Amino acid sequence: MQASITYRDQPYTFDPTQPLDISMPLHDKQPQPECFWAEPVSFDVIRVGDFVGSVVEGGSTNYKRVHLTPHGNGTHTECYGHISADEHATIHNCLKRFLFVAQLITVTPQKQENGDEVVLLEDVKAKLQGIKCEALVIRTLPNTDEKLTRHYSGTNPPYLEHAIGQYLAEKGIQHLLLDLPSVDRELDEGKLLCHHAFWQYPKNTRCGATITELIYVPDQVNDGLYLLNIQIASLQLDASPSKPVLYKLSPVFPTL
Ligand SMILES: N[C@@H](CC(=O)c1ccccc1NC=O)C(=O)O
Repeated sequence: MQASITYRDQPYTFDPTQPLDISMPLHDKQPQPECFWAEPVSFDVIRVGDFVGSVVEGGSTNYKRVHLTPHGNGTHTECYGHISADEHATIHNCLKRFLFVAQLITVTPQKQENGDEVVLLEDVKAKLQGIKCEALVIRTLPNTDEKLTRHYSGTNPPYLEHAIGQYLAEKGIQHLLLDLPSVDRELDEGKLLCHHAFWQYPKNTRCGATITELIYVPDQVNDGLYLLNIQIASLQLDASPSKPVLYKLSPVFPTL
């Protein structure tokens, strides 16, 4: 199957039957990623009177409650409501488009004098030279499937140099996705400098901009240009578990 889009006067084709899922599955009682001291995801069987919401236990249907912390369990997408007191700043209100042209890049965080591992602006800039896109997907190295189960809490995970937030805002990139728990340092006295710079909050807030954290981009997916579909639950909350999916974009050149 082939579909086409035109972005900045350039036609591209993509195959809707070939999605590249860059979200992490959420399990109950199985190894899974965790950050910011979140409890593990759990699914509880709902019991009301004689009813049991588990077919395994003899019930007619599965009917379970999910215990989940969006910022701490798996892939999630957040809006500026993460750092604002405005109760209307929810992911449901802020994210109104779901398809974007995205560039996937791969970078290695660099060890700093204080021991922190930081993705540097110069490395991101070098990879985005001459590229125009609506969304940026950052894969960090090393990229092992250990990212699917890693417990980050208290480990001071890698993060982004906060100037990257300003650079992406100036470049007009609306959506930032990365495979780390946060764009900012785990403990930073509540400064969240990269979050503030990316959203230009509070002076010139980019209300439609989002940050998606804890994605996982398998090695088989090459750096390049993709159509990105971000799917969320319509939560009136600053963040939602999410499912970002990529489709490879192939430029169509006129035949002479
Ligand atoms: N670094 C912040 C904490 C923080 O960023 C945070 C805390 C709980 C849940 C998510 C957080 N940040 C996610 O990007 C601080 O030290 O206050």
